[in-house]
Amino acid sequence: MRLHIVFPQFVLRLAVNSVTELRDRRPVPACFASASHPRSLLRMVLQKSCGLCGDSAAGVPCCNCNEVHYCSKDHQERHWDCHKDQCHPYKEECDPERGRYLVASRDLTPGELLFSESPVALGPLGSCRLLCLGCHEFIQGDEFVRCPGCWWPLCSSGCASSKFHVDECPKLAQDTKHIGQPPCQEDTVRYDIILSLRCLLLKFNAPDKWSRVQDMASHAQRRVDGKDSSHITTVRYITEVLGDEFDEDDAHHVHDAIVSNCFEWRSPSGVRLRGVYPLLARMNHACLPNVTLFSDKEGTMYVRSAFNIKCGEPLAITYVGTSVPFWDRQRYTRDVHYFKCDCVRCEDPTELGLHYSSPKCEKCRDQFMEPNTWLGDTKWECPLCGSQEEEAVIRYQADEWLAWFETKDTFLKSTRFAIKSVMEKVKAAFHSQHYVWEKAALVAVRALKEDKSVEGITLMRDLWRRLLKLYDVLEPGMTRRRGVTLYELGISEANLASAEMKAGKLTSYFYKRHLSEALEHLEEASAILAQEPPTSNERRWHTRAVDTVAMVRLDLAKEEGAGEAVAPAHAQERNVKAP
Ligand SMILES: C[S@@+](CC[C@H](N)C(=O)[O-])C[C@H]1O[C@@H](n2cnc3c(N)ncnc32)[C@H](O)[C@@H]1O
Repeated sequence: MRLHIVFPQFVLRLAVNSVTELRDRRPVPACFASASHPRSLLRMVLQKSCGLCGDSAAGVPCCNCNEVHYCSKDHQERHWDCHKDQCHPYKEECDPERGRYLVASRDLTPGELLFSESPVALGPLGSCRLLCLGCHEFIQGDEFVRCPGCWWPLCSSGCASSKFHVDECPKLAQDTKHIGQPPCQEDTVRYDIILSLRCLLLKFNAPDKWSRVQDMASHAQRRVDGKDSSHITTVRYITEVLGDEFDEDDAHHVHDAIVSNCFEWRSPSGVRLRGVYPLLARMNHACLPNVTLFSDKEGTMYVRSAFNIKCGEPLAITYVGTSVPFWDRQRYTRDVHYFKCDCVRCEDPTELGLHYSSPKCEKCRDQFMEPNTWLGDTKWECPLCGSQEEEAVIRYQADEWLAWFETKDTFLKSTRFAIKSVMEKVKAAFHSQHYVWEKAALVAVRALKEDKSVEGITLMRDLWRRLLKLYDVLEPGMTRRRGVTLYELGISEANLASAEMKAGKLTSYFYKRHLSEALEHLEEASAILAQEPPTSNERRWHTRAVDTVAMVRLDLAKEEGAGEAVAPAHAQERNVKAP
């Protein structure tokens, strides 16, 4: 999911309840400062005035959010009815390097819902194939309808009056020479203007939402200084062709605020769109995120803690995705967001012990190279013998492997013996948790789906086990990635137990034991996937996990009734202890 933002709703909401509204401006670094910064809560919090009566508060904080203080326990309790709707487990902080960001305002446990947010504006990605501006579905075929008002492609003339299109239509219609309208059924960057235009129209149609867009971080000046042609072209098109009521500074701000802050969201039919979520976008980036995002079919985002987070710790999401090698993560945060990522994962040359991007040293066996600089002329160096390799070479080698996996024969037409041998080769060239290994393993498990032999299922189970070990570090806790992996692992364990039992390779005791292990994984998967909102496409994972848990429980119960048996010799060979 690509990223971005929020506005301090809590600032306003907390203030209205009791205390006189005060205006404050916290100093915000230039690139983060935009038009307006209401900071009404701040003084109340800093001076610790009572949230109920406004008197000096002697340090009785709300024990949930820790943000509002009271002069007495009694006032704290009396204010709860009023405060509970605004009380939330995060607060905003700010520093010169990172701008504003959210931190936990109390200790958080895994899976807690921190907040949910609907987009203030939604629109197509900057570059996409023909898409209807009314319903956001892809347009099929070359014979498509054009909006009678603005000549943009629609899927039917009915979509001309959709809520998404109706306000923008007269503005788009200003382009009477049809410079901006996509001409044909091909991927086009012309959709880049749409979300900017929709945000700019908020100024006239929804001033409250507009002020939140204005308050979002923007690097517009840097884009202009860097002569970013796509940024400059979009802004010129909006201000010079679509209407002079659009202020040029607003257009610069909005276009970059979208790049720096919007989140990608997939509609129920699978179309990738982007949305502006001002609160969500207040979260900074880390390559080891501690919060995780879910979305429903209306585009509302749900933000949950992935694991235990201590009070005061920054809440971080990933802007890039966790399965991206070091150099691409660094390049993305530098080129798009203008910062050097110094999260725990990037600062550790072993990437948390995974060596996720490191090649093996060709001289020293089983030694992994480490990056010796950040970006640009990065060289990778063996910590043992000091030999060096250019990043470009390392990248090229990895890309060659990835391209090889894409060829149909490598996995898809291969037998499990061939798949096993490819996996061995990958392991010989890279660390067993390197991203090339991960990609290979993910293609291999897909290719093995049809193989119902004990050996095939065993290989599948082993790959899922190792993927789980990888994701335990890359995306720990209650993340979708772990949920789905646990589900797949649980299924292959249960299938393997049944296949081995059928083949007479297991006693009842070990059959039950293996089923119980599978059940444990499936139950954890089910608990994680239960976080998927009921109306989301991803909820189907949870339904499947629940069904599979029920099936395995049934198998287990049936076997319980069937009585005990003795562990076979081969089980003892595999070092499994009999009871
Ligand atoms: C979505 S906004 C996050 C909120 C932003 N800090 C603000 O003040 O509104 C993204 C911007 O925050 C900054 N940022 C995010 N994560 C960062 C990090 N780990 N270190 C430094 N700056 C970061 C970058 O300027 C980035 O373009």
